[in-house]
Amino acid sequence: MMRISVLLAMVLGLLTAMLQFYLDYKEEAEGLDDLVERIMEASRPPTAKAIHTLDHELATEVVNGILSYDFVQRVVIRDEMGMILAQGERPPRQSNTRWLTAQIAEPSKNYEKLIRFPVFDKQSHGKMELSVDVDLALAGFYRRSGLVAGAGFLRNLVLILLLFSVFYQILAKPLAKLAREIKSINPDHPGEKRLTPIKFSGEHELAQVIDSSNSLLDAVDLSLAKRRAVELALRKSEEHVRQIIDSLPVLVGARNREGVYIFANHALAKFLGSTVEDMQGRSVHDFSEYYLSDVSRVQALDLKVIESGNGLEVIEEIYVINGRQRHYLQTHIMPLDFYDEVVSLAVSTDVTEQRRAQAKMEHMAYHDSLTNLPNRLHLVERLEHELRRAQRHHYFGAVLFIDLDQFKNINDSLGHPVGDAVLKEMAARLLDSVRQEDLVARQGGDEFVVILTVLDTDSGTAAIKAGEVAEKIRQQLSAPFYYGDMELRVTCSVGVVVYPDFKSSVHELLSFADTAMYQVKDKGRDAVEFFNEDMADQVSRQLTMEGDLHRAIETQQFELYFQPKVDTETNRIVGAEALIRWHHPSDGMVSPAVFIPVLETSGQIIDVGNWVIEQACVKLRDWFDRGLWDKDMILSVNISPRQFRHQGFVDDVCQILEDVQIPRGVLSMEITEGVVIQGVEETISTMKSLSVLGVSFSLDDFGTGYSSISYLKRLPVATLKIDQSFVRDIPEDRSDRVLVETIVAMARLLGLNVVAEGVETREQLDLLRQYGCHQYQGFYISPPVPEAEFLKLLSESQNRVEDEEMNLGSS
Ligand SMILES: Nc1nc2c(ncn2[C@@H]2O[C@@H]3COP(=O)(O)O[C@H]4[C@@H](O)[C@H](n5cnc6c(=O)[nH]c(N)nc65)O[C@@H]4COP(=O)(O)O[C@H]3[C@H]2O)c(=O)[nH]1
Repeated sequence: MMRISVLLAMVLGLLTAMLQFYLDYKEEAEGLDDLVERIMEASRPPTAKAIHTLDHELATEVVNGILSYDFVQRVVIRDEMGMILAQGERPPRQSNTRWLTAQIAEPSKNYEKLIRFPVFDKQSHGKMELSVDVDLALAGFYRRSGLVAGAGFLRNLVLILLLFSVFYQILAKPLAKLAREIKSINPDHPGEKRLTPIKFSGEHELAQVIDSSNSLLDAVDLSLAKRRAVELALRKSEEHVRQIIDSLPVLVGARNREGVYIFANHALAKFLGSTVEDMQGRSVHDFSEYYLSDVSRVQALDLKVIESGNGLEVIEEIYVINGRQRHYLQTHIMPLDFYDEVVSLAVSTDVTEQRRAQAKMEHMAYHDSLTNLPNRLHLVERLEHELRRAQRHHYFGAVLFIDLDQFKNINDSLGHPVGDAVLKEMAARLLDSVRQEDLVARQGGDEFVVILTVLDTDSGTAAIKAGEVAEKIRQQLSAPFYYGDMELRVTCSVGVVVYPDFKSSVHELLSFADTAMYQVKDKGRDAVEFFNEDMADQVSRQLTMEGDLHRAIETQQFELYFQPKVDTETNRIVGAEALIRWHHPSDGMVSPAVFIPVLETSGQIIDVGNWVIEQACVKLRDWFDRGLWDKDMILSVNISPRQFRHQGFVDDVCQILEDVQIPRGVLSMEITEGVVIQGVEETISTMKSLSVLGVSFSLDDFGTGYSSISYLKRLPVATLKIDQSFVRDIPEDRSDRVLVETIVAMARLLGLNVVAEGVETREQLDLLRQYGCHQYQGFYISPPVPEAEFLKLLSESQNRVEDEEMNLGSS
């Protein structure tokens, strides 16, 4: 830069010098012409006289005079005739500027002048010729120009050097230093080092540049610091999110449209036998060995979600871990904006445990836990199916009702383990005695039922065959059985009924076989009996009861008893179950277990059931008015299947609730699982209609029927009641303990309240408490009692609680 400036200044100086030279030369050349003209003019009079008088001497004097000018090279004076009068010439002189003159002008320049003079009356003239050596004529000019040029060059040189040093000190040196300092600035920390301010005053442009640059560096440094702080905060928040996602028990993974994992949480990585770091960048195909379903389906679903921008509802995926363990995942896939692309975010919950529990429950629902034989529910369903099949294909089968004789004695005298072993053995012998297509079920306790399918197309022959099988069974069961060293002999009573008889339902058939079996018992056990006319009489007795029940409704022989429900933790009465009682005019108190089935079969249950609901509401209203009942206490009533399925049921309840105004949520209805499976959709719809009216629901006798989790989830039930048959044996029977514990755990998982019924001992209560059961009822606290007695129990419980609270308050 500096060099260019100096060179430029030199060239400019040269150019101006040359211009000056040129202008001076022009002026000099013009001056020469004037000078020659003036010399010739001055020489004209003597020259004219010399020509006129032809005076050679005078002419020669004039010539010599002119030649005294050293730049005049030659002078000639001619007369009127053109003859040379005088002439003179100077020998050429050496000059070192002649080359220059040759470049800019002619080497010599000629002038001539007419010299006029009068001759008598005329004018005559001679001529003077002059030749000038231009180089000599310009010698003075050259000298002056040389001086001027030399002085100019020197001046310029001094000026340039001066400027150069000033420029270098003021600008170039600080600029070079500035450049070095700028180069040494750390781009990550521009504020770390500042540019050194220069010594000149603040007005100096460079000083201003440095000041501004330092301010800029500070600003950039500040903004970088802010950015770093934001980045740090972002990284921290990302880390937090990551930690949260990693700590979730759900499996979280994000895949791009190529099926490559761009993110996986700890749970997912662990599940797929990998690590969070390793998962990144690996394709879903790398884990294909884990998928039981098609991997490309997973990718197709991902793509669908990414392209549509809509999430997918929960889908089920099945994985196989360690080559054999099946895992069920419920996965929700949704689109996610991940930096600059949309990816598919899959969130999965491992529901394997629930699935297993459900499968176990479903198996338990259909099977007896001790013998693993189908239970009563399974039996009823199968018998219904067999009945229809037999009617359609016109053949006969038989139902055998088998009861072990005096089994209770074995249990009582030898203990439950022996009793259980006997039951298992009998179950195995029964299975051995029948064909594969027949069914052996445990009805409960020591009762078994066998369905002999497709015996014959003739009812008589079918009966004979059924008799033969029944006899074979009787003999097989009575064969000796060894328990350790102990030899046991168990006989059985078998009741047989042939189906179909086109009139009887499954339940009737079972009760016919049951009746026949009781006939055997009455006659002395260990035999086979067919259902016959006499037994039909027994059925007719049932009809008599129907008549009695009819009158019972009219003459108000029914009464409601109440059994308290108690909070397992606080021991406080938190509700009650209303149970009907029948005061028969001649037979005294009849158990509902006897007359409710009759009311069911006859259809009278509708009226009696409505009476129960109304009475319960009337009592509730009264207790509220008397301040005996709180809004968080619940009174439950039993609803029988036929009553629940009755067309006008919801309207009836609605009417009662309108007539007897009670607060919402204090009335609950207990329905059995039998109600549910007879029509799930209708059941849900009825329950929902009643829920709107503020009525809640309990599932009664839970565990004895089809306890499907899938139904449970859909049903608007608030409470599960564990059947007393399970509660009874929990202190002794391990399988009942497991069952009760499972039911409580499952109910809690589903957010349901659990009530155990039939609690008779402290031991049972302690176990239930341990399992986390919420409430219980049973003889341990009180049997069902008349209203007055129940209210006494209630007030005692409330007083106890108040006392406890007071004690707590005072301590
Ligand atoms: N061994 C023992 N038993 C206990 C214990 N605690 C309560 N119980 C009895 O267990 C039964 C419980 O009622 P549930 O299972 O609904 O069984 C009831 C229910 O299904 C039906 N029932 C009773 N009242 C009504 C009613 O108003 N309507 C309908 N539809 N059915 C009713 O009759 C069944 C029998 O009723 P109850 O004879 O009152 O028998 C009651 C009750 O007295 C205990 O600690 N040990």
